[in-house]
Amino acid sequence: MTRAVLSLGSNLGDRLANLQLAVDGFRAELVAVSPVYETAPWGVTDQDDFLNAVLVVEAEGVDEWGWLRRGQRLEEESGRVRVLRWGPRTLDVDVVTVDGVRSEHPDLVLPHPGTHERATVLVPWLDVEPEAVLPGHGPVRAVLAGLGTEGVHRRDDLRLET
Ligand SMILES: Nc1ncnc2c1ncn2[C@@H]1O[C@H](COP(=O)(O)OP(=O)(O)OP(=O)(O)O)[C@@H](O)[C@H]1O
Ligand SMILES: Nc1nc2c(c(=O)[nH]1)N=C(CO)CN2
Repeated sequence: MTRAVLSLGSNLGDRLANLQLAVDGFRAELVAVSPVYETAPWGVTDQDDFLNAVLVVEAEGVDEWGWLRRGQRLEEESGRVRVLRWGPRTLDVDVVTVDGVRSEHPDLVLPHPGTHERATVLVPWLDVEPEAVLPGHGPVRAVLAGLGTEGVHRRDDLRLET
């Protein structure tokens, strides 16, 4: 059994529907779905706000590459076209962690390298795993305390159906 933490993001098209597509795609493996957050863009800041959420998924016989491929298939299903690094996208599925796996492979770096500096991932992750630990960085709660939560707004009016 492997357990993965996946980060979802969308700032193009029907953002909530795009996140829902990912939830539906992982329906059989879902352990937890975070609330939805509306977040100011980081990286390329001259683009629309994102919706972000985090999923915890678990399955027998799916390794870290399996979770990556599953996420990429859903990105394609959402109509995603890769144009610009950190640019607008219908759906982004990042593999944040898979159990304690560490990987330096460029196609699958684990834990996901940006995680410790992204409140857009850490805030929803804490909602679903309050005791989460980010390998190499320590308790998520502590990492987030050093980072702050500016620009990350919970949208209780937007709900993902499970
Ligand atoms: N942990 C990971 N999760 C998802 N993709 C990863 C991971 N590690 C490496 N990659 C690789 O990153 C590439 C996808 O990059 P993408 O265009 O989604 O980057 P980005 O979302 O713009 O930036 P970032 O990766 O910093 O969030 C893919 O080729 C994928 O193989
Ligand atoms: N707020 C926010 N900003 C982003 C995001 C994201 O998911 N949320 N994803 C990006 C590309 O990976 C670039 N910038």
